[in-house]
Amino acid sequence: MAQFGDYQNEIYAAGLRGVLPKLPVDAATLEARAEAAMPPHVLNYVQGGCGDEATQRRNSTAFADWGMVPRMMVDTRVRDLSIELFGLTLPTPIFLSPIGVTGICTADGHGDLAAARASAATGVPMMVSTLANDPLERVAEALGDTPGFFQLYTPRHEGLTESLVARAEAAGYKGIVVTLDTWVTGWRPRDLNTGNFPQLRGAVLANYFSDPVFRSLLARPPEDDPAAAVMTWAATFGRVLTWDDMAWLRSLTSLPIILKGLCHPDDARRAIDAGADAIFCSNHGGRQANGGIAAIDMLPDVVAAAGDVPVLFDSGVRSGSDVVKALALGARAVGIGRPFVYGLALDGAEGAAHVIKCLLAEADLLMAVNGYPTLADVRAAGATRQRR
Ligand SMILES: Cc1cc2nc3c(=O)[nH]c(=O)nc-3n(C[C@H](O)[C@H](O)[C@H](O)COP(=O)(O)O)c2cc1C
Ligand SMILES: O=C(O)C(=O)c1ccccc1
Repeated sequence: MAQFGDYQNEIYAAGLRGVLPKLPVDAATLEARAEAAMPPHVLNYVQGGCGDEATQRRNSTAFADWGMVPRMMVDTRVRDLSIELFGLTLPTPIFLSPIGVTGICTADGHGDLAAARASAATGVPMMVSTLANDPLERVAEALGDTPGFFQLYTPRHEGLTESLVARAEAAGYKGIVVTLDTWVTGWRPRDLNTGNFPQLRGAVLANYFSDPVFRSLLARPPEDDPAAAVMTWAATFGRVLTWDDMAWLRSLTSLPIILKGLCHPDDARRAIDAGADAIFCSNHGGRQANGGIAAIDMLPDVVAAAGDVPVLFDSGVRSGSDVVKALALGARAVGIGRPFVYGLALDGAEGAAHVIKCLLAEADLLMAVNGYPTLADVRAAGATRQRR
């Protein structure tokens, strides 16, 4: 039976033939490669974060404060990494987090389709951002049978929100991820110092420009007057959501609703009371607010508050052992952000798929060595806080 860890054998076997992996297998070397190769404005947008990026750094380094204890004399020849989510059986416990500029991360400007192809090739679901260079319908086609989730940036215009959600439903997405922490952009010195905000340059707005309701707000079509269309986008972008809006959001769709950006246990409880189907514990990779606690350190309390409701997690995941630690701390599934974007920028769909395969191989081999044949064993083993 094929196991995710077999990717390691493939790499060593290729090495015997003198063929090295096209991209590095670890996040740090991969990021260094991306730094050398990506256009500076795209690199800065992807790599950068809020303020002096202390929270962003802490997101990844905090994983070192958690440790796992191996168990021996357990038969782990076969590992099962599959999960159940909203009635779906997914082959792995990871997914691609929504990234609003995947579209401009490949030279052809179709990075969203390339990411979707990587998702389809690996069976790892993709969360598709509202901010994309290709309309959500085309991305859904590229996903094929692999589940996609539509990430909603809730516009101020209710009719536009309804239209985006209806389009996502019609295109076959399996859930709506409502991002709560980004109605306004956090203070990002790298982008500010270079005066660069891709959306205002007209990038990644295909879901708006293709939307009948958005088009009805314009005096002239985006094809004839792109600058005015961008200004209308900026004016309609970010609705401030409060708990009072949950009933309205719930009324828009029968798909599962996942609330992204919840880090406080009281917010998790409130979300569940208001009808959310899953909690997505994330601090947006430290891009929105600086000065915050590392996301992984907030996960255990959110999991405890959520009870049986699934908790998804991202922010700072850089390795297979980070994935396993987040699962040990109670996440149902773990989102991959910047690392897959670097793979995509360096080698398109294949590069992104390579990053995914490396993360899964490392997670799988860790489970093999540590005596955890299933994710239930990972969860039961847990992770413990340790001193540095
Ligand atoms: C370049 C970039 C664009 C992003 N765009 C979105 C987005 O459109 N919607 C969203 O909900 N989150 C967005 N995020 C946040 C990610 O979904 C995820 O929470 C974050 O990348 C996790 O942090 P990490 O990449 O450091 O692990 C973006 C992140 C990056 C790096
Ligand atoms: O770059 C981001 O993290 C992001 O998701 C975003 C999207 C729109 C406005 C501001 C930030």
